[in-house]
Amino acid sequence: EVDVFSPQYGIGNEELLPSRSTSLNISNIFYGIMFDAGSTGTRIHIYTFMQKSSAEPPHLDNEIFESVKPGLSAYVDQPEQGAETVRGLLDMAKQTIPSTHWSSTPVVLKATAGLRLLPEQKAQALLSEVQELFEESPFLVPDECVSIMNGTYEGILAWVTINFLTGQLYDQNQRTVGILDLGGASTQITFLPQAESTLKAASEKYISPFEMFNRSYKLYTHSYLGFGLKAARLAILGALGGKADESRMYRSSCLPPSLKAEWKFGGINYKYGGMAEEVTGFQSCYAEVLKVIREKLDQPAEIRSRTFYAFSYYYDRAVDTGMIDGDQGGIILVKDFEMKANKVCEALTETNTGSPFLCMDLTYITALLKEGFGFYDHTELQLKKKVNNIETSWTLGAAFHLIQSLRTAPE
Ligand SMILES: O=c1[nH]cnc2c1ncn2[C@@H]1O[C@H](COP(=O)(O)OP(=O)(O)O)[C@@H](O)[C@H]1O
Ligand SMILES: [Ca+2]
Repeated sequence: EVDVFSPQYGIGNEELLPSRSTSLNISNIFYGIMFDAGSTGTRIHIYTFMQKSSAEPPHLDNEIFESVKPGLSAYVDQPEQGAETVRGLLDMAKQTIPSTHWSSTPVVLKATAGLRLLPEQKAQALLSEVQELFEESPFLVPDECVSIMNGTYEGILAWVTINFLTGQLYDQNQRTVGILDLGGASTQITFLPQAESTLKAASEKYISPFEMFNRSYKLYTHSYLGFGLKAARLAILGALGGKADESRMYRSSCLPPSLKAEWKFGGINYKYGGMAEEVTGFQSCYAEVLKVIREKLDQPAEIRSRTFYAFSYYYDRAVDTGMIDGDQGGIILVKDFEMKANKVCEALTETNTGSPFLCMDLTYITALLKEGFGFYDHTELQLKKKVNNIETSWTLGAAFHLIQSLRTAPE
């Protein structure tokens, strides 16, 4: 559990800032509920904050986290059923937040790439059902409490989360870190440029002015829809874009030669399988993957000299293949992903891992980092699922942003 008084939390502690408040201040506890409607699952994050004085940013005390699968987008034609999955998680909030605080606790759901990819009407039907559910709940329902978040915010808010948790947002000598988020349907890269040339070279679309805790930032953030790990599988198989064909067999040299299977994504059943043994393996797989990546991504040179935290599927696949510890995370090099991809892909014809996409996923991650973003083989990545026991997710940044907007909103 998070220690409220540990130095890495809270803003008014001696280690991070000169202490302005005294220990006599009465702590003021409040809560925030943030739902992440991701493409592969829906998650609730219940945050407990403490406001020690109005001059300071709130102090994060604790997070309660729960998730369900599949994500809302899997209920594309059953919006009521989709909302039921949210209801189950919301009941948890009632059990954990004292009833005296319900009416002052905001509840918000933000959907990401799964819903961005659905036809607008279908996505709206799902969101309306959730909105109704929130309005019937005893919690505070802000304006636009249920929405599809754009990729720019997703990147910015994840950057806020990681830099808050690593203590960078209120450190005097700010040394912020960049973030790499690899979801099911989209992926984000975000960092605070230090070189003027980065700001000059980047398209204006990817430079976002942003304010947090009384500081202003100009972040570089770029979200790529369709480049999440699961969307990439479809792209590599040639099944993304155009009309989905449920009768066709999609084949790839990244899959076990004998494989014949079906996979449901975004409400559609895809049949897929491997190729002949001679054409299976890392070399041919890498070539296939490059076709969907090459020249599709922006490569700001500065990223090669900056520290990046990588989470979500970067983390999951590294754990699945024993590259890092599942609890602690760890530091790896970009080339470690390549070595692992090579090993897994070369063994495709011999072993049946029960995880047929592993070769494809690792090869995609390798190509995305090297050929996509332009990282070096020897670039180090910090892989984390949690920092100080809090999930590495855009949701905490979103909760801070929400609190800030509720406080400055005109009555
Ligand atoms: O709270 C979290 N902490 C850490 N990882 C998370 C959290 N929520 C989701 N993830 C990771 O995000 C990935 C799934 O992406 P998601 O379903 O959010 O797709 P999307 O971002 O493209 O909509 C998985 O690797 C999952 O482990
Ligand atoms: Ca996500």
